[in-house]
Amino acid sequence: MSLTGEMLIGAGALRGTGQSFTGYDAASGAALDPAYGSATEADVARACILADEAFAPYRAASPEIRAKFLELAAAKIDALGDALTDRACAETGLPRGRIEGERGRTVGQLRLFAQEVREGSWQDVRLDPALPDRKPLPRPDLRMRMIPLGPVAVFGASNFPLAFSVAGGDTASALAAGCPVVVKAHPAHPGTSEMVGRAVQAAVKEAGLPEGVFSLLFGVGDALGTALVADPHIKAVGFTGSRAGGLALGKIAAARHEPIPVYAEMSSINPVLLLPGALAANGAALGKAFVGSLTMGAGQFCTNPGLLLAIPSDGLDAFVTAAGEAMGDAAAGVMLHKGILAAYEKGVAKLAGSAGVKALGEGHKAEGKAGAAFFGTDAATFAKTPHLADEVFGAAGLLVADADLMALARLIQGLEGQLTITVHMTEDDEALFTALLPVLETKAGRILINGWPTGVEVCHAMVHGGPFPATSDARTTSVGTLAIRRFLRPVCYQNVAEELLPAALQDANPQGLWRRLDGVMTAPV
Ligand SMILES: NC(=O)C1=CN([C@@H]2O[C@H](COP(=O)(O)OP(=O)(O)OC[C@H]3O[C@@H](n4cnc5c(N)ncnc54)[C@H](OP(=O)(O)O)[C@@H]3O)[C@@H](O)[C@H]2O)C=CC1
Ligand SMILES: O=C(O)CCC(=O)C(=O)O
Repeated sequence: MSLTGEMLIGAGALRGTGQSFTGYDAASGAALDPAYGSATEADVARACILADEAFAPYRAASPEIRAKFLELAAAKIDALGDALTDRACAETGLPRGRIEGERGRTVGQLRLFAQEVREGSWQDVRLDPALPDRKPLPRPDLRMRMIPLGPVAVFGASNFPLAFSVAGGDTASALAAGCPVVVKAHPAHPGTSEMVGRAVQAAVKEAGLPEGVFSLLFGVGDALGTALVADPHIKAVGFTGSRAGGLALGKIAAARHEPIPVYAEMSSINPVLLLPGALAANGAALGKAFVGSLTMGAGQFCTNPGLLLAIPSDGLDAFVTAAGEAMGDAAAGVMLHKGILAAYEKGVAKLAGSAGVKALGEGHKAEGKAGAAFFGTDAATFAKTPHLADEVFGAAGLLVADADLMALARLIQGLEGQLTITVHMTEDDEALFTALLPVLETKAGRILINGWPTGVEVCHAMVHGGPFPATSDARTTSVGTLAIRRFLRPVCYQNVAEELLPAALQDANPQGLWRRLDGVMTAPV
C-alpha cells in the first residue's frame, strides 16, 4: 500500500489543510514521507456528523453483520503484510518481533470481539414478566438490554502503534458495542495509522456498512483532540497516554453542554512486592527477570514494574546483585519519540538527584537512546519525597527496602491507584499475602502472583484498568471483552408488546441468548 498522507473521513480520503507534519524514523530521527496535513475543525465536524448518521443503521445491523465486519478488518490488517511491520518498526523504534506480536494481538482482539458480539451476553438481557395478580399492586412487564452509547472518539496511543492505536482495543470494543468510531491518530506513527485506517475503511465498505462507521483524523497539537471531544455527536472517549493529556480531555468532556464519559488510561508504577520466602528461594533469578520486564520495549509499557518493595535479607542482596549485573548488560533503547526520551531523561535525573536515593544499577548509554536505570531507597525517604511515586515512563525502577514491615504496609496504603500489583511469594509468604490482599484490591485492577506485569493477555477475565490515576474510571477495563461495557447503557422496556420488542427481548428469543428470567440465568431453548 502506498501512503498518501490523507485522512479518512467516512469513505473519502483528503489532505488536511492544517499544520503539516511527518512521522520520523525513531532510531535515526530522519523524517519519513509522506507529509500529513492536520485536520481542521470542519474536518472534525464532518467526521462526527457522518458517525452520527451511521449510528442508527450500524447499531441496528445484526450481530452477525457486525461480527463479520470486525473479522474483515482483522483479515485486512493481516493482509498488510511486512509493509505494516516495516513502517511500524521505523516509526516507533520497537523491534520486529514485538511489532509482529502486537499485530497478532490486534487482529486476535478484533476476532475475539467478533465472537463476543455473536455470543451476545454483553446485551445483559433481563426479563421480569408481568405479575398482574400481585397484591397490593400488579407488576408490569419489564425487560432490559444494553444498547450502544453513540459515536466514540478514540485517541491512538504512542507506545502500542497497533494494539492501542487505530484498530486497537478501544476501537474494537466500541465497534463491537455498535458505536461508530472517529480516531485521532497519534502523530508519532502516522504511516502505520494510515495503513491500518485504510484496512478498516475497506472493511466498512466490503461489509456494506454506512461510511461514517469509521473515520481517521490526523493532526498535531491540542486543537484537534479538543474539537473532537467537544463535538456534540461524540458520546464517549477512549484514551491511552499521559496523565496531563487524559485529565485535559476529561475536563473538556465534563464542561460540555452534555458531559460524556472519558475512559483514560494514564499513569501507573505497578508495584512489585518481593515477599521474604520468594527472595530466599529465588532472589538472583528474580533480579534477572525483573530487569527483563523493566527494559522490554525500552520500558515503554504502562504496566512497567517501576516500584519494588522488600524487607532486607540475603535473598534481597542476591536480587539486587543479579539485577545490577543484568542492568549492566542492558542495551540502550530507542524511545518512541524525542519528547518521550526527554521526559524519561528528566525523570531519571530527578530520581538520581533525590536525597536518600542511590543508584543500584544502570544500563548502557548511547546518544539519542535511553539507558535503563535502577535506584534504591528506604520507606521514610519514599514517604517524604512524593515525586518518587510518580511514573517515569521508560526503563526506570526504584526499590524501597525497609526492615519495618509496618512502614512498607503504610507505603502501600498511601499509593495512588495502579493498573497492576505483582506479588512474588512462596507458601511461606501466604499469611502475609492474605493480610495484604484487601489493601491490594483497593489499589489495583490486576493482582498477579509470581509473574511480571508487562504483556497483557486479551481475554474475558482481563482487567486492564484500576483506580485513578491508572485510569479515569476504575469500574472498567480497556483490554479484554469486558471493555465493551464502557460503550453501552441500559434501557428498560415496560409493557411493550411482544411484536414491538427488540429481538433480544422477545419471548421467542430469536438470538438464542442466555437471559435472566425473573432473576434466574436461563439457557436458550
Ligand atoms: N501510561 C501510559 O500508558 C502511557 C503514558 N505516556 C506518557 O505520556 C507522555 C507523552 O506521550 P504521548 O504518547 O504523546 O501522550 P500524550 O498524552 O501527550 O498524547 C496522547 C494523545 O492525546 C493528545 N493530547 C494530549 N494532550 C492533549 C490535550 N490537552 N488536548 C487535546 N489532545 C491532547 C495528543 O495529541 P498531540 O500529540 O497531537 O498533542 C496525542 O494524540 C510520555 O512521556 C509518558 O509519560 C505515554 C504513553 C502511554
Ligand atoms: O503490557 C501490555 O501489554 C499493555 C501495556 C499498555 O496498556 C500500555 O503500555 O499502554
